Amino acid sequence: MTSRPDTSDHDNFVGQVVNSLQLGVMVFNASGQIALWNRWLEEKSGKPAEQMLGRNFVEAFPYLARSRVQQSVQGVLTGGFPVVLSQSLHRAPFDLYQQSRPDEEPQRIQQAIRIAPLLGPDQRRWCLLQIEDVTQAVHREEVLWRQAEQLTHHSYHDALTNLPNRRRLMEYLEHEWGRARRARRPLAVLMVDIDHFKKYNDALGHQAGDRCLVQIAHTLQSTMRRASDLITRYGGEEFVAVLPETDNDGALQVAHAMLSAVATQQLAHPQSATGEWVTVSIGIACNTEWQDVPVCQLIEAADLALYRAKAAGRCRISC
Ligand SMILES: Nc1nc2c(ncn2[C@@H]2O[C@H](COP(=O)(O)OP(=O)(O)OP(=O)(O)O)[C@@H](O)[C@H]2O)c(=O)[nH]1
Repeated sequence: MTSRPDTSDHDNFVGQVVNSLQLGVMVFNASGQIALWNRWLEEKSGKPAEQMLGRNFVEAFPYLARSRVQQSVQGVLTGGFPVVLSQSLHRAPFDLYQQSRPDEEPQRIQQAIRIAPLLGPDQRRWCLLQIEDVTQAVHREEVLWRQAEQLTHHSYHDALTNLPNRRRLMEYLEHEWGRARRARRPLAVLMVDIDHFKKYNDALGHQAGDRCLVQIAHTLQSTMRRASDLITRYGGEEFVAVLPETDNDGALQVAHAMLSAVATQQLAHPQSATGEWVTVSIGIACNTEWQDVPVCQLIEAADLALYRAKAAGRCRISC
C-alpha cells in the first residue's frame, strides 16, 4: 500500500522527487516560460534554477532557435501532441555535460528527449520536457556498428591481401552478369595466375611467398581504372578481375597493363623457367558469345584461356 504525505508537505515532497530523478525535467508554462528546472539539469548544464526560471525557450537556449526541439515544444503547447525525438537524429541538442572523473574533460551528454503536454495549475496547456542520458547506449551502439562493419569486411575480404575474396567475386559477378545480359552490354572476366609460384615458395620460403602475393595483389589492383572494375583473390595464387562494360579489346588492354605492372615490380624469382622476375599468365573471357549461359561458364572460359596461356609458355595473355 502507498501512503500519501501530509498535504502541507506535499509540494516539498514532489520537489524532492523531481530533484532526485536521474534525468532532466523541464516544464514550460502556457506562455512558454520555464516553470521547472530540476537538479539534474542544474548539474549537467552548470546553470542554477534561479537563472533559468521565467525565461522563454529562445532566450534560454539561443542555439536551439528554429530547431526541431523548439518546434516540438511549441507544437506541444499549441497542438497538445506528445513528441519523441529520435536519439540517432537528434543526439545532443542541449548544452549538457558529464564529467566522470575530475581529471577528465567534460563530455557532451547524448540525449533522448520526450516532450509531452500537461494540464497546468492555470487549467491551460503546459509542456513537460524530459531528457535522458543515453551516452552509454549510443557508445554501445557505435561499438556494435563498428564490429558489424568489421565482420562484413572480413567475410568479403581475403585476410592476406585484403582484396575482395571469392564470395564477393561471385556476388558481384552474378549481379553484373545479370545486368550485362539484360542490357546486352559487354563484360569481361580476367583470370590471373602467378607463374611457377610453387617453385617461388620452395626457393624463398612460404613467408616470402606471402609477401609476393600481397605485392602482386596491390600491383593488379593498381591497374583497375574504373569504379566498376573489381579485382579479387580467387584462391591460392589466382586472381580474378571483373570488368563491366568492357569488350575483348578493352580486356586485352587491361591484361597488357597487368603484365607490364607486374614486370615493373622486378620481383626476383630464382627458380622460374620463364625469366628472372615473377611473371603472371592471364586468361580472358568476354560475354559477347555467351549471352545466355550461367556465370560459372564465364569463369570456366577464363580458366580455360588461362590454361592455354600457361601451356603456350606463361607470361602471356590468352583469349
Ligand atoms: N606463400 C603462399 N603460397 C601459396 C598460397 N596459396 C597458394 N600457394 C602456393 O601456390 C602454389 C601454386 O602451385 P601450382 O598450382 O602448382 O602453380 P605454379 O607453381 O604457380 O605453376 P604454374 O601456375 O603452372 O605456373 C602452391 O605451392 C601453393 O602452396 C598462399 O597464400 N601463400
